[in-house]
Amino acid sequence: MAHPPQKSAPRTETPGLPARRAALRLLDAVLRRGLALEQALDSAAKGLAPSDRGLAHAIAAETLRRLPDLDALIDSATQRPLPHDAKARFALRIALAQALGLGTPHHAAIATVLPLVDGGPRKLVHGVFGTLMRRDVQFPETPVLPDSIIERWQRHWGEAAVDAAAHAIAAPPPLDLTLQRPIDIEGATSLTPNHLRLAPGTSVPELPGFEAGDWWVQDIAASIPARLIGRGPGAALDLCAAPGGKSLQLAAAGWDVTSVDISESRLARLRENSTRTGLPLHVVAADLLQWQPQAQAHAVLLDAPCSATGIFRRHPDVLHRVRPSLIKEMAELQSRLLARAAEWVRPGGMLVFSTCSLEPEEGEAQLEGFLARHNDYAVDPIRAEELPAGIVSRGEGTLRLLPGALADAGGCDGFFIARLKRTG
Ligand SMILES: C[S@@+](CC[C@H](N)C(=O)[O-])C[C@H]1O[C@@H](n2cnc3c(N)ncnc32)[C@H](O)[C@@H]1O
Repeated sequence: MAHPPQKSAPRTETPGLPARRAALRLLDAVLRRGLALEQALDSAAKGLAPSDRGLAHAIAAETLRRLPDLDALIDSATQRPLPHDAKARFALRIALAQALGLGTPHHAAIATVLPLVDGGPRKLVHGVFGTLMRRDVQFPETPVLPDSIIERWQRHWGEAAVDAAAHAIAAPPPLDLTLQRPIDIEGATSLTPNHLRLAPGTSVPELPGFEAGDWWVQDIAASIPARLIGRGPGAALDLCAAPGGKSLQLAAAGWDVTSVDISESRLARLRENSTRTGLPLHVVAADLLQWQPQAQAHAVLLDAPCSATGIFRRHPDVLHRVRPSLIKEMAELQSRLLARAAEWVRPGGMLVFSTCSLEPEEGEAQLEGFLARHNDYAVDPIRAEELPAGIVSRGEGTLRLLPGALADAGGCDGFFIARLKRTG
């Protein structure tokens, strides 16, 4: 008698596997395609529950923070080095980042990555992981930075800055809030007026004053450019404004703010922030290389797009994907944006230029080029009393925030900031 065709039993997926698959896609996007982690997240984690999306992001971020350490461990346990783009290396990086960095039990860390190499070198991955766990390996206390970063930052800023950068990625950064109104939050410290600092990992929506819009999240370094503009009234242009921390500061300081940005999705967050805080902004979605304001403004802030290497603590992908070609491309865009912004400042008014970059091409060299082309502008030196205690401007009155700044208080992002006055 003929048997009816057998239906194969549905394959049950290893629990936790979707998050690891998404982590693998994220790492591939950053390391092979040069995308930013946040930019790759929606597509890599498509269809995942929010908790799995969060886990995929945490695994990928931990892997990127510790990549040279992970690779050194893997290489110490293989006879022939695995190619850098081999799937087995990616699977091992993900398993080890979880076991050593995120506290995932060893059996779960390996069980959830083996299916990533199905039909491939499962035995090798299992063997290398097992060898390392038997050796009871740990991450070094201070992470090792990628060679290209060590070379570049040592050349520009010296050894102390490189050491400070390595220390800075060992632990998650604190949470900084910029205050619209005074508020007490338990456990918070204040490093400058209208600022509170909370422990890393603090849950933002659960903090008092969130719904009421009493504050917004903003690293203390990122709050300095708008602080330098001082109080209104008057017209202020915030160029490259989204998601809007600096626009909110300017509106809170009494300026009539026009916020311009090219990104609709980032402007949606700016609008939400404006609604939540009740701080009014005129919002314009436009490419600043095309757009023109109707009138010149007293204050113009250009927080220009950049390589973002100054925010490596929160976005460790920049340590691996920012190459000299990207820095050059960003520096060229900044020059074009600065040239346009310069036209929109009233004589006697001010232009603040900032980038969250640790590359001099996007800071010191940018300013030097601008001043050589604009003899109607001069640096308006930043004064000590305008800055949080412990931060000092440089001789010529600009600000260069390197890794190591405010280290005893939990550190801050890397930035370049210059305030210019239009003299003619
Ligand atoms: C460093 S972020 C700005 C952060 C913002 N100032 C804040 O404090 O929240 C740079 C911004 O430049 C915007 N941008 C890049 N190219 C632009 C262009 N050609 N015109 C307008 N905005 C642009 C990006 O969309 C991004 O939001």
